[in-house]
Amino acid sequence: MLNNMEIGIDLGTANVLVYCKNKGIIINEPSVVAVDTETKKVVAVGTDAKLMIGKTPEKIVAVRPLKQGVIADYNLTTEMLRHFMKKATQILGFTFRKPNVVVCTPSGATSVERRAIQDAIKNCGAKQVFLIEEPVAAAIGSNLPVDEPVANVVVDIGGGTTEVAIISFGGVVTCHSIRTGGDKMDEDIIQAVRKNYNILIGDRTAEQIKIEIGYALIDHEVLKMQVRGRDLLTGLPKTIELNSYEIREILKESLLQILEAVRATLEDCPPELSGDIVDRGVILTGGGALLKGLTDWMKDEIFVPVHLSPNPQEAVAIGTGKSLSIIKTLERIAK
Ligand SMILES: Nc1ncnc2c1ncn2[C@@H]1O[C@H](COP(=O)(O)OP(=O)(O)OP(=O)(O)O)[C@@H](O)[C@H]1O
Repeated sequence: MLNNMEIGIDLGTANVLVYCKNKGIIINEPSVVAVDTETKKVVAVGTDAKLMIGKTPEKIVAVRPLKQGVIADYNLTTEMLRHFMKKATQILGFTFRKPNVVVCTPSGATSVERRAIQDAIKNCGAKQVFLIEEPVAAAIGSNLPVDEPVANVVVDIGGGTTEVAIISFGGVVTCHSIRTGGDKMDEDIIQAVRKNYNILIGDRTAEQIKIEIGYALIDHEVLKMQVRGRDLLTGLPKTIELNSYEIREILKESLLQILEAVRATLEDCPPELSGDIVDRGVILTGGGALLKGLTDWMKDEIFVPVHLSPNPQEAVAIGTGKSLSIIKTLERIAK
């Protein structure tokens, strides 16, 4: 049985979440580490480090150790994990007893990296460490009956990747993973604002634009937003107004890539499970699932019901934490 000595970690490209049964999500912070380039020391992790992005003296750089669903910097990833493990054990008061940990690693992590993450967490004071695949965790966290022989379709739109999977009887039947997610949308917004207005905006501003006035490819009442950046011609700060129609156009390419991955996965579905999908539909999870109009747009494109997970951004972490209680029935959990 799961008890509060067992925690789940969603090691995401954009955010790290730690879940503990009875307590819920105890940590939800950006996957960012600030490093002093002179001393090579880590000076801040998570929220504190993200606040430093683009605002620090040159010798302090804010780094995202995971990019596009893969570990870009292994040492910083383990430093970050160590920090969050320490914080979690402090919050939960596990001073003497070691917790069991289930961790959801990025889809693109190699077996060597997975093993390394396992070792790093063990070195941080875990008793046992289990790994779980992201779509399976997302499905469990969205309350889908993953251990029954029915098709559960999950579309997890994260920062670095989008994973589309059909899960049945505790295992992944078919899965497509693409390196398109929220980060790509932010990058496309930065490039388009630069090209169309000669204004340079930062990552955080691009993300705010996407969240506030970003829309999937559907009709809607126009939204407007004042945005500040640096004029590339004069070098001076400048404010411009952007609207949701132009942002919708910028997001189009990423959205069509996500749709393509969904279609490809549904096409791979064994015929016996196809009927389930018509009835039960598809669940959207991950922070990217919160894009305005996404559920309706996808419904119109794939002609099956599309639902938003009850906790899109937390589903993977919740599923990771809860998976220990059904660990024996999940074939895909590997020690
Ligand atoms: N309301 C919103 N509208 C659109 N996008 C959003 C919204 N809220 C968050 N996001 C985006 O969701 C992404 C982060 O999602 P999530 O936390 O699920 O990623 P992750 O699990 O860390 O990434 P990955 O699964 O690639 O490892 C970011 O790109 C963020 O900008």
